[in-house]
Amino acid sequence: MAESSSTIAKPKIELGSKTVQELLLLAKGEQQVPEKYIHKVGAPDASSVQLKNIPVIDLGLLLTPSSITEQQLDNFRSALTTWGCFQVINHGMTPEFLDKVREMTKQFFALPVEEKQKYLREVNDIQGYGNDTIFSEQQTLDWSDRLYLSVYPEEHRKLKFWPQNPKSFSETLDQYTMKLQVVTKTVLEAMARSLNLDVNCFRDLYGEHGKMDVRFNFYPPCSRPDVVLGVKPHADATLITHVLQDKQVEGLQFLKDDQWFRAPIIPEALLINVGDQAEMLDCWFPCDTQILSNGILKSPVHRVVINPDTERISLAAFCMPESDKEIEPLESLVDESTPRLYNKVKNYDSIYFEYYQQGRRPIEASKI
Ligand SMILES: O=C(O)CCC(=O)C(=O)O
Ligand SMILES: [Fe+2]
Repeated sequence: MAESSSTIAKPKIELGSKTVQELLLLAKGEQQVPEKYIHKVGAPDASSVQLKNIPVIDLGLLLTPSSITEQQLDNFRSALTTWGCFQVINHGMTPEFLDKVREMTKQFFALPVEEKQKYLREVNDIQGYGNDTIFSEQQTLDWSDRLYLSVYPEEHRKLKFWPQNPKSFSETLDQYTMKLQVVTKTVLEAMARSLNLDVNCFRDLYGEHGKMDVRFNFYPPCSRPDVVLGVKPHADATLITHVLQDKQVEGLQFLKDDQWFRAPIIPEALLINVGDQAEMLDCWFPCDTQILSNGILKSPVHRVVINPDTERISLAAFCMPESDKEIEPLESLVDESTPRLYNKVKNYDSIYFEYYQQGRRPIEASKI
């Protein structure tokens, strides 16, 4: 999920709580999981969750619309409308480069506690290293540590939180996110084209100065994967999110037709999921085949489960509209038979995080 770097609501209770890695060091092998991480309702029960092959999309094909076949376009449309997520291959980054990004993520979290603490998130800031922001005593905490950085627009960067160790961290992150900007624009254009919309409608919202934040996630193993979650069920506050998954360890699960399924690992792919801001946008667009009140694009609910023996990393890159852009329907497309479903929203990500911690979907708050 994307958190807002500038406008986040002030947490009532902050910091003071240890990262999961620190807790584990202090516990010295003791198996007891602290109470505040235990889900009494909605525990993962991950044992029977099936693996499902979510659609794989060749970005090279989307880049050359003239040569794309109707079947390939259908495949993409179905990924957007029935799944809300897909794995992108042929995105212009080599497997070696993706491995380098994964490796530096692992190296950062493997640093000694004191070294990582140099980048510690400050009170009421979202950027930096730490664990879940704590909003209330009742909150069940995520079994994960993270490093959250704003990357675009560049003036949002707080370089004091960009690790100096490993040495190539900043340069590699810069290269990775620059390449992701290109992927983002291609995907946003292709999304519009596949839905027969103005090709620039999503891209213009992202704008020249589209906002991209990244979150490096680290999920330590836990002896009780049946009661903890790495990330609680949520949909992202974004237009789209790119997830670079761990190459070996699964954990990401999506809810589809009321059932959880495991997202497979494709080491050379980026997993992309549609965020709430795209779902809100599209719900007003007319479509021959669907009742509009259901929206066309899906922003899928997902969660992360924990492995009992092995740590897992991931890197999520959240692409959001420029902060001053209002998300609203194209007026010309709203009429009596296709009424508005959501209010206009602006800076959606700023309300998002508090809802997340309460286990609520912020998109519901925007409904008319
Ligand atoms: O760890 C993952 O695979 C996904 C993380 C995620 O959903 C998020 O950071 O919003
Ligand atoms: Fe997410």
